[in-house]
Amino acid sequence: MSARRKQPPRNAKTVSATETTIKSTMDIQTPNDSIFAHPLLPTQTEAILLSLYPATLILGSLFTTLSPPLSNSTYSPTHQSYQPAAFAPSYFAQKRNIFNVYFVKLGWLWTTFALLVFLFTHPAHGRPLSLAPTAQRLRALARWTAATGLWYLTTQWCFGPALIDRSFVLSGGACALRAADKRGDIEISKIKSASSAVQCKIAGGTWSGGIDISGHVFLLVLASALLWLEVLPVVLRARGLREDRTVRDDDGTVIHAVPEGQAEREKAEVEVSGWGVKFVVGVVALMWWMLLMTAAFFHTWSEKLMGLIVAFTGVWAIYFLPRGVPAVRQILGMPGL
Ligand SMILES: CCCCCCCC/C=C\CCCCCCCC(=O)SCCNC(=O)CCNC(=O)[C@H](O)C(C)(C)COP(=O)(O)O
Ligand SMILES: Nc1ncnc2c1ncn2[C@@H]1O[C@H](COP(=O)(O)O)[C@@H](OP(=O)(O)O)[C@H]1O
Repeated sequence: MSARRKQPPRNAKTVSATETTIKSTMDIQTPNDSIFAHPLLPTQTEAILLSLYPATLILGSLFTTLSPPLSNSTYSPTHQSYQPAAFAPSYFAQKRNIFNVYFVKLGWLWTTFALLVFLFTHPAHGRPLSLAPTAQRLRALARWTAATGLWYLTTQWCFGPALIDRSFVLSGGACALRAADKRGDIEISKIKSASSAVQCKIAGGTWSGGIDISGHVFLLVLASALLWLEVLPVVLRARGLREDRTVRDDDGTVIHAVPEGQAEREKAEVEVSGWGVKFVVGVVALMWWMLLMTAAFFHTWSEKLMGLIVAFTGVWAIYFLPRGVPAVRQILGMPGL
């Protein structure tokens, strides 16, 4: 990384390869008063983009709260959707809408695919279309692994039921017999022993009574933030804009850095790599739209807020903690460096 500073004098500080395993030279930066200069906090641009998430949840929730009833269909907390579904207030208020079934429900697959396309087509990570395991690609894959672990533990499996299912039971929820099935041939023992929403659905019960953290909000926020936080530094730099990210060095100094010669390289190759970035932007845009639809038509306020908080905690641990803690930075690195 080349030495660049916001202000003279030129007093470049070399961060050793062992500290970052990315050969780098960083400038000493006088820490300024702005909270955006704190290594553990987002930069101004990042803060604006992150604030779109709570704003989207508020906008979607207000839309449903304030708009007059749009149809004969009403929201059923038991079904977690508008019933009858055929009269739902919007196509996007139906669980079977095509974007839900093939995009959000396969959201991690789309995220993984979009990230791989970006990593292997953009020159910031190595020669486009070569499969060379460069340091930049390996570190991005380390961040993806951490995010995938969090997604998996939260929504799929956590040494038994996923965290979402565990918190649902801890908050008083359980698999209950549906009123209509009281006399049916439903296996009551299977319902009683169901410890996850999926098991409960298969057993024919209703997963009710607890706080059901929104898996959609969690996945859409974590996945879209992962994608744009990977792309943002690279795109800003290719357009000649300044990176403001700061990091804390081993000795506690707050510094910031720009990779050497990459801006020029990226400008030269931006045409080749442009479609990789565009694909990521398309996936992130659709994720934002689906987040708005989830906010408008599904879940309670608290369930959406909890989904946001869990996702933000993960984003902070993977993208902001490494800036302030060199040992974590050594493993996860930072996008664009
Ligand atoms: C750092 C800690 C490590 C801990 C290790 C934990 C164990 C992890 C082990 C293995 C994980 C391997 C996973 C690899 C996957 C890689 C490729 C893919 O992405 S395939 C996944 C395709 N599936 C999806 O995209 C599903 C996404 N959908 C959902 O998660 C849910 O449907 C939902 C949360 C969106 C909604 O939930 P629902 O209950 O309402 O349907
Ligand atoms: N934007 C959206 N479009 C369609 N369905 C959505 C949705 N957001 C949430 N849902 C549905 O609402 C239920 C709760 O979602 P979650 O807890 O993941 O946020 C899920 O139902 P199913 O599990 O019956 O598919 C999910 O499919």
